[in-house]
Amino acid sequence: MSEMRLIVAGAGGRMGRALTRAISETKGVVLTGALEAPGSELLGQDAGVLAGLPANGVLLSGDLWKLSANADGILDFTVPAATLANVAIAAQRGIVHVIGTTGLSSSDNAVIQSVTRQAIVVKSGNMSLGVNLLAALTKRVAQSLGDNFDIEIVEMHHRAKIDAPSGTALLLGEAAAAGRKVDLETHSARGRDGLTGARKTGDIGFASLRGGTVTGDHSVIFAGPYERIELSHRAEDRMIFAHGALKAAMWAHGKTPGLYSMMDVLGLADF
Ligand SMILES: NC(=O)C1=CN([C@@H]2O[C@H](COP(=O)(O)OP(=O)(O)OC[C@H]3O[C@@H](n4cnc5c(N)ncnc54)[C@H](OP(=O)(O)O)[C@@H]3O)[C@@H](O)[C@H]2O)C=CC1
Ligand SMILES: O=C(O)C1=N[C@H](C(=O)O)C[C@H](O)C1
Repeated sequence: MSEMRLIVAGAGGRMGRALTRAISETKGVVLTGALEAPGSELLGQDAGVLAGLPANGVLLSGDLWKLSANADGILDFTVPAATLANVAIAAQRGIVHVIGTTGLSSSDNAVIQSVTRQAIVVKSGNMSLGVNLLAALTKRVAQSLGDNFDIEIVEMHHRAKIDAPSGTALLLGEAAAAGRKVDLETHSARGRDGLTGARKTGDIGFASLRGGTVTGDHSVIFAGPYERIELSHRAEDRMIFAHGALKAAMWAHGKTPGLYSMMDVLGLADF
């Protein structure tokens, strides 16, 4: 079978550069395009050089319509506005769209959901094996414990991260809510400050820390009467997300249109 031709969106960013490196070391995929924001000062630069590799002749472009004429998929770790623009083009072209971008609003998610009648989308707030396994474990533990165990989700990321709570924290919150068979939107406590009153039974709490160069730390704490269970994951290198995104792209290639998650890719959906 021929190699899967991939575009990296946000090719000048932290994840974009990691994705370019991951593609260069993975059999069965090839970098065919590198997308950056129209007007970015990086346009025209070589994607390989930006990623710390030898030049590969793929120059950063701001035109996804043009790039996608010769591609099978796009790996998108950018910002919500860019991802929404990209999903429409990917759907029209019928190519796989792997979405790692976080900070998407409910209306952004509704737009993405609406195009998946014709688009093949794999979307996850975290593409690593470890975090998806943590989500499966979180669901199981939440199922087993009553709501006399309070669930709190704590995350820490590097100082440049622009959204909170992290996509991963929300993914873990969804897993806990699914375990308890409740709706996360109506059972969340976010951004406590000041005279908050006592904790509400059944809420799932979120706390976000930012600083330094932390790649991504997440803990789910089940705090009960006189005992506490903590499940944690520490990401040590962005390459875990990049390799997960490649796995997702290759898994989705040839699938029927729909919205898939990393749990589907990893076979953890029924865990
Ligand atoms: N799901 C997962 O496993 C993971 C998800 N993420 C998420 O991925 C996203 C990116 O993270 P990170 O790489 O650290 O962020 P960066 O800010 O380093 O990278 C984002 C890149 O996207 C570019 N960009 C902005 N607008 C457009 C556009 N219209 N078209 C193409 N590119 C554009 C930015 O350019 P400019 O700087 O010029 O604006 C920048 O180069 C975040 O939402 C993060 O939370 C991160 C890691 C793992
Ligand atoms: O912005 C990041 O860096 C990360 N973002 C994702 C998130 O919001 O959870 C995944 C990972 O933790 C790194």
